[in-house]
Amino acid sequence: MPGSRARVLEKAKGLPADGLIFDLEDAVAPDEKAAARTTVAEALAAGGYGARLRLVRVNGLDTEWGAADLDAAATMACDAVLLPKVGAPSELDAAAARLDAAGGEGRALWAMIETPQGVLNAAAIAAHPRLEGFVLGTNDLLKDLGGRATQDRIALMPALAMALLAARAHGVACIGGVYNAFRDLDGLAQECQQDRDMGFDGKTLIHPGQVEVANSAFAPDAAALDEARRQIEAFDEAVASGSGVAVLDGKIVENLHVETARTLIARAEAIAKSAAETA
Ligand SMILES: CC(C)(COP(=O)(O)OP(=O)(O)OC[C@H]1O[C@@H](n2cnc3c(N)ncnc32)[C@H](O)[C@@H]1OP(=O)(O)O)[C@@H](O)C(=O)NCCC(=O)NCCSC(=O)C[C@H](O)C(=O)O
Ligand SMILES: [Mg+2]
Repeated sequence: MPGSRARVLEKAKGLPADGLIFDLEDAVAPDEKAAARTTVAEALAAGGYGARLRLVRVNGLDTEWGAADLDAAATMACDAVLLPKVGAPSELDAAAARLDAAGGEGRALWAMIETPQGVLNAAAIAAHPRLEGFVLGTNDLLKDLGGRATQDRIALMPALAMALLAARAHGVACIGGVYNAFRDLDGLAQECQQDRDMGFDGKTLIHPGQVEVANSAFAPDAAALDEARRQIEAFDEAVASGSGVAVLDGKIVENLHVETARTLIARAEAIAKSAAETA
């Protein structure tokens, strides 16, 4: 959400999104940067965002706005600060030090992975002790790669996979990039499906009209939940009869499949809980 648009920040209180990004960076024009800082701080202080994760995206410390953004974000009522165009863990050290000095001691960080350097250093960035999640910046990535925006996103695939591998290796969240054609819901659905199939935890969105499509793509469907429950049942029965492997619908079920099934059920329960809390 552009941090400069108070109406949009208000609107978000009624959206079934799991997280919100209060943007001070690219969605805000240069002459609105200072005012946006105040608008975001006031909106967060007023509250009303329920259980939604609140991230404030600041400008980079290498810009004229970055230091003031971090100083302001240090005491905002948010859950974490999202740093743009992160290229190396040293940038997280610098941001963390600035936040700590401004009263935001220990504040969690998220990183936009959206430059070739960030992708190549993704594992070291993910390992940073303050880092809790990645957001893929596919527009900036495509720009830096010199690639073309095709529906299969072939130009982006190596970067998406590397960011995801790094996030998984270090146990941090990994959220897919935005879909720019915000009125094209079929295109969005295809891209959400691709992100979901790859393993991303969710999708960043730019317009309220996109939320429902993303929620239905990332929420486990009824058939998958049914299969997960039956896999657990079949495996428990197999273990009770002394076997380490069950067979369900002609496919083997081992303890690793049970782990995946339990994760799926936990995800569905978390979504239901979050939906109840954000309703
Ligand atoms: C794309 C938009 C400029 C469209 O805005 P608008 O013309 O206002 O759209 P609508 O009239 O259809 O809006 C309908 C209602 O929804 C509210 N609204 C609009 N956008 C949002 C939003 N993002 N969050 C919450 N609510 C929103 C409007 O207020 C209308 O409500 P109402 O007032 O009740 O009528 C606009 O959607 C927009 O600016 N989107 C966000 C753009 C953005 O954030 N860009 C930066 C992030 S993407 C990025 O940075 C990429 C990344 O870094 C990379 O490299 O890839
Ligand atoms: Mg970007």
